[in-house]
This record gives sequence, structure tokens and C-alpha cells, in this order.
Amino acid sequence: MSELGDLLDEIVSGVDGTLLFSPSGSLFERFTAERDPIVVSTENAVGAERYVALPLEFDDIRERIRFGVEGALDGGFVEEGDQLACAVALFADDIDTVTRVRAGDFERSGVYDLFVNSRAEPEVIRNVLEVAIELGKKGQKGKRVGALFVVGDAGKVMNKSRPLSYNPFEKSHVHVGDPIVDVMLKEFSRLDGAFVISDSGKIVSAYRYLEPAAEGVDIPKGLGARHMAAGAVTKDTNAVAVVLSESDGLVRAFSGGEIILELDPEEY
Ligand SMILES: Nc1ncnc2c1ncn2[C@@H]1O[C@H](COP(=O)(O)OP(=O)(O)OP(=O)(O)O)[C@@H](O)[C@H]1O
Ligand SMILES: [Mn+2]
Repeated sequence: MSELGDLLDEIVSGVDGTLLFSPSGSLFERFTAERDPIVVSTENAVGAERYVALPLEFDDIRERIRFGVEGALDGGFVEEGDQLACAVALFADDIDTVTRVRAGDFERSGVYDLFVNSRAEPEVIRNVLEVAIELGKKGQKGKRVGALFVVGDAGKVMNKSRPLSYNPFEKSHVHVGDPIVDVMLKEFSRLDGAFVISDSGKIVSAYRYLEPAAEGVDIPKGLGARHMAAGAVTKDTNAVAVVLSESDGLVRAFSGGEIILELDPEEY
């Protein structure tokens, strides 16, 4: 037992900071006295002063930790090269894992930029991802569906696209995240084309056929026109795109012409 204790001591000895991922209130209290931990979670339920907002509970723990560390760097809570202890819940609901990382050692993931440095508000991107994940889980009336959401830089996206049908959102002022909109988005996703969403989350249009310049867009073989259009529009404009694939059921996010994130809705 003491060997194990020694090993754990080594892992956390001399760290410059502690990141607690979604800690319970009591765990957080235990830490605040001496360690001044940084909390990383989807909601700041414990009211931490040093807090990094997770846009979603990444199922991939590496992705989650990476996002937390990038957020802590960006927030000025830690510095490049700092040794950090990260405490996360890997299998249980409570924290069951401690790992040590060096801030800045990762390649930048792109996921952080996708949420934090996009034109659209992080909350808007998160809401769109949630709709896509939910749609992927349930399908539409039991049938698998695909969908394409283009988020941000809507004026330019509209200029690079044309309508396939009347726009049901023409005179409406609805935003992603409104409960009614989730229902509408799911309903309209049965039909062709893309949804265009503004930086602030307003649904600008459904049924848009995207015609962006596609030179230099390189997406994996096997993905079709929907994914190509998503990649291309994010290269040709400052939008990001979220695609639910009808054929493989995965949700992918694109930025700058590249796939930044790939999620299996079944895991959320
Ligand atoms: N340029 C485009 N703009 C908007 N929507 C498009 C565009 N190209 C294709 N789509 C939409 O994507 C749908 C599926 O096309 P396709 O099968 O070629 O794409 P895919 O990348 O294989 O996607 P999936 O994995 O969902 O099949 C089309 O029916 C159409 O609704
Ligand atoms: Mn296809």
C-alpha cells in the first residue's frame, strides 16, 4: 500500500496547480483551503473563482483535460510549462482519477478555438452541437437523418448559397436554444440543404444550398457532398459548421476547412 501511496505522491509532488473536473461541492470545499483549485465543468455549480467553462462533457477524457488546460492558460490561471494535477471522473460519477500534465505540452486541439475563438458565441455553438447530437440519437420518427448547420458569419454564408425552398424562418426572430426552435430544427432537418445561423444564434434560414469555393478543401474519402460543403463553407467564410451524417451517424464540427471534432451521439 505504501508503494502505491508513494507513487501517487510522486505524481502530484511539486505541481504548480490543480484542476478539478466537475467536482462535487464537498470535494471543492476540501481543496479551497490550501490549493486554490481551478474548476473545469459545464456549469460553475460550486461557485469557483477560477473557472473554465466546458462547452460539453467531452466523452474523451484527453479532450476534456486538454480543453481544461487550454482554458486555464487562456484565463491566465496557469502558465506555459506549469505542472498541473488534473482530477477527473473517468468511470465513476465522483472523481476517481488523477493525472499530471504540463501546460502547453499538447498540440493545440482546435476544439478550444472552435468554441472560444469562433465568430459565433460559444453558447450558440454548444446549442447547435446539442441539437445535432440529440437528432443523431433519436433520428426523426425512428429514421436516421442527416443535417448541416452553418454557424456564424451569416451574411457571407447567405451570399455563398441559394434557397432550395421557401425559408420558414424568413420573418421569425427565433434563436437556437429556445425550446420551440429545437423542435423546428429537428422537423425541418428532414428536408434538403443547410441551416444558416447567425453569430448570436438567430436562425437566418433553412433549406440553403451552399456554393462555396471548394479549392484546397481536403476532407476524408468516403464523406460526401454534405461534408464537402461544410468543409468548404468554413474555409470560404468565418463560419463553423456542424454536420450530422445520415450514413455513419456521427456528428462532425468543421472550422477553417478542417474537421475539428468528431462525436458519436450514442456516447452522449
Ligand atoms: N452543397 C450543399 N449544400 C447544402 N446541402 C447539401 C449540399 N450538398 C449536399 N447537401 C445535403 O446533403 C445531403 C446528403 O448528400 P450526400 O449523401 O452527398 O452527403 P454526405 O456527405 O454523404 O452526407 P451523409 O453522410 O449524411 O450521407 C443531400 O441530400 C443534401 O440535402
Ligand atoms: Mn451520403
